[in-house]
Amino acid sequence: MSASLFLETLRRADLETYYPNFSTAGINDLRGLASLSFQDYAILGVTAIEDRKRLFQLIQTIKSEYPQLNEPPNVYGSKPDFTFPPRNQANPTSLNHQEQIIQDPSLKRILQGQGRGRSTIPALTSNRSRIPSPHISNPRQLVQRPAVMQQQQNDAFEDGEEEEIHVNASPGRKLNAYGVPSRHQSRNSSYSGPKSNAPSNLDDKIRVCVRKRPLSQKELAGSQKDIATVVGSRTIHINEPKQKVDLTKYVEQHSFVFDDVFDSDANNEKVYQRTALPLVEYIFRGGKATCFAYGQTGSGKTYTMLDGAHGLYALAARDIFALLQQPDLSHLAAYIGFYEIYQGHLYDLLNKRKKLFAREDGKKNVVIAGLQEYAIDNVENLMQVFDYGNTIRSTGSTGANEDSSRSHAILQVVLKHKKNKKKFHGKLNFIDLAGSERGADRGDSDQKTRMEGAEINKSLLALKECIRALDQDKRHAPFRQSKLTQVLKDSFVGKSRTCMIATISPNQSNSEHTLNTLRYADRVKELKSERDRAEGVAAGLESSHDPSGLNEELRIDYNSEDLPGYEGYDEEEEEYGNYDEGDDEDSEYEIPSEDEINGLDDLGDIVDEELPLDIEFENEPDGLESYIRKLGIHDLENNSHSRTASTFSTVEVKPTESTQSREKKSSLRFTTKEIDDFVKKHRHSLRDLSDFAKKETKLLADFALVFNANNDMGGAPEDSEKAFEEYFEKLHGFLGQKFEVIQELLHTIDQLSQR
Ligand SMILES: Nc1ncnc2c1ncn2[C@@H]1O[C@H](COP(=O)(O)OP(=O)(O)OP(=O)(O)O)[C@@H](O)[C@H]1O
Repeated sequence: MSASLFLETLRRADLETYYPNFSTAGINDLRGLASLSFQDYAILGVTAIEDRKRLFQLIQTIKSEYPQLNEPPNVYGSKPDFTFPPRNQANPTSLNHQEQIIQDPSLKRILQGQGRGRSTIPALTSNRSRIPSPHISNPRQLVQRPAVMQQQQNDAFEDGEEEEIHVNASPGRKLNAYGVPSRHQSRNSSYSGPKSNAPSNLDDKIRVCVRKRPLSQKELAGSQKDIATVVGSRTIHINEPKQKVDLTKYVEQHSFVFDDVFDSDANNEKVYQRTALPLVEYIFRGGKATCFAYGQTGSGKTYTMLDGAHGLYALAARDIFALLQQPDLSHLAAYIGFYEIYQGHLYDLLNKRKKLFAREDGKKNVVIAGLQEYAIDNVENLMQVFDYGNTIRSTGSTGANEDSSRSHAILQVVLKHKKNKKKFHGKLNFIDLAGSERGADRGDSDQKTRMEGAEINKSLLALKECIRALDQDKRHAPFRQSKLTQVLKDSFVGKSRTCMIATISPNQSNSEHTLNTLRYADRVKELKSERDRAEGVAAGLESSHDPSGLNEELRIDYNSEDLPGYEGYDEEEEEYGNYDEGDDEDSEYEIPSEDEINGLDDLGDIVDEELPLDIEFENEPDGLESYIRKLGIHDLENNSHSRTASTFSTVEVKPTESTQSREKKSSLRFTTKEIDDFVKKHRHSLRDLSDFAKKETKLLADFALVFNANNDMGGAPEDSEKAFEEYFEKLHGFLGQKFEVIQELLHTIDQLSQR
């Protein structure tokens, strides 16, 4: 890896100031970075908490992009088997590599540039396998991290000068969304997904859309700039103002492509047509659907979902009631419930905030026990009921929004048979999520506000993981991680559709939030086709699990089954009931056992079974002793010469030779009892070590979740640090105990060896 590319990687992680220190310490490539431990940070002069965090994140990203870097260098000390050509150049090496791995002829054609000009417009039917595009790899993430960062004039922003942003959308881009050279060339080249200018499929199981709100009066008065540019119907660029260490200002442009992007002039009706309307139609076909808004506090979630007159819920209600008038649907009626999830508990907003409980009925429908439901057949009544509920909803003032929603509000519309109210037909949930926020936005908040924020972020992370699991056809999804996902479970599995609307604020001071939101949205729906292919490409590179825990793939698997600290953590697994695809062939998604993760899977059996010393003598009562007796050795207690347990099985048996027997006897160092004791001791040690490894695995998973949740939601670095310190201390304890076990065993070996 060239020094300039290494510097570029550091620069994109805002760590370029440390380049001289790294260089001096001989760290000048990714392997060097990947080998750093926390203790090294200070030695390299990385002491500022933000920089430590950035370095940590960079290292984790490198490790997950290049798992082979976790392995020690080979004996010949060769360099990693990848190289990065200079920016702005095609990468023939990677292409060739892909060609070897990718068998799909159409994909190959596209990679070779032969696919251009093909129609890429998907049919407007449910179609999960996307038609490859000649231009874009991930249609929602064109160049999520900038293709180029163009230095700008100083004070360009303050002076209100027009910035000139030169975007180099070279297909040979080498850095991924986090500034790390991407392992998956395929992510950056073209092979999957519809073109960004082709309309998205309204029948997709999961749709992710973005809505940009206009600058507010306050932002305009404060001369804030609009940094979000919508291009076409599916692409959005975020021009992030940045500043180098030498105080020069520049702009980083991030581009994303989603199923739909709505500009600030789009009204709710337009948004509705491409988000909630398909869901309305779907529930009349007997499905369950969820429409939710996700975004930074103050970005327009409530305005979009639950605005009194024009929120999507009201527009949907209008159509639902109209459809119910139709003769062939007149046997159905709509029942409305409105409740909130606040701090992990459910409260009925239409019944004096009565506490509610979520249960599952025999058909795996989630039932909110005790929820007051109203049979409503016109929009006016619905709005009255809704307004009443909304006044009861938990709101609070955060540093970022004076009237911030501190709870998730769920408006539930259930279609039931008029004659048998127990018979469900379809269900549609509108969710106004509590605003995601960073710790910094909470200002000098009290304990309650901080706890609310932590709970909100935790549930938002769980929501993302569930949807991702759903999109990736995983058999297990971590529904139990939060009340929100428990409640929404039946709307995610089986015959279900989900539409997420990521709302963003366009002003420059919110750029970090906006990018967080868009990255969250982007990761909610990693296209299945891309993932499959990426896995195919990676198959030749990856062979081991990454127990570092911050690898995203692993994180999901941990969450799926074994994440500690959540209600019902060790209860039954959540399984999708009605999967139409991949249900039987989910072995690739099997959750690795903790022992596998720790590389102890091969030891597991040995721990619980007899060691093979006496296998040959299973019919003999005394095992080894009997064998030795066969050798004609009787005085087992007093032998004193060199012999090891492992050589017993190779001894040539000549029972009649008494002289030889005596020689063997005299060469024995250990008594049967000693050997037996040692074997037992070793077995116990393995058991102890295995137990510690399990505890460590849980500890790591627990920390990884908190850390990732905090990072993803832009939480306070202090929270991460506190969690890290706790993790650190516990790990220290476990390692100490493991060390004692190993030491004890070594001590016994030493004693025995001195015979
Ligand atoms: N698309 C839009 N067009 C016009 N005004 C908007 C739009 N989106 C939001 N706003 C205005 O921006 C302000 C904040 O919006 P809103 O309350 O919906 O944010 P929020 O994301 O729900 O915040 P919180 O999470 O704190 O509840 C409101 O005054 C709202 O009227």
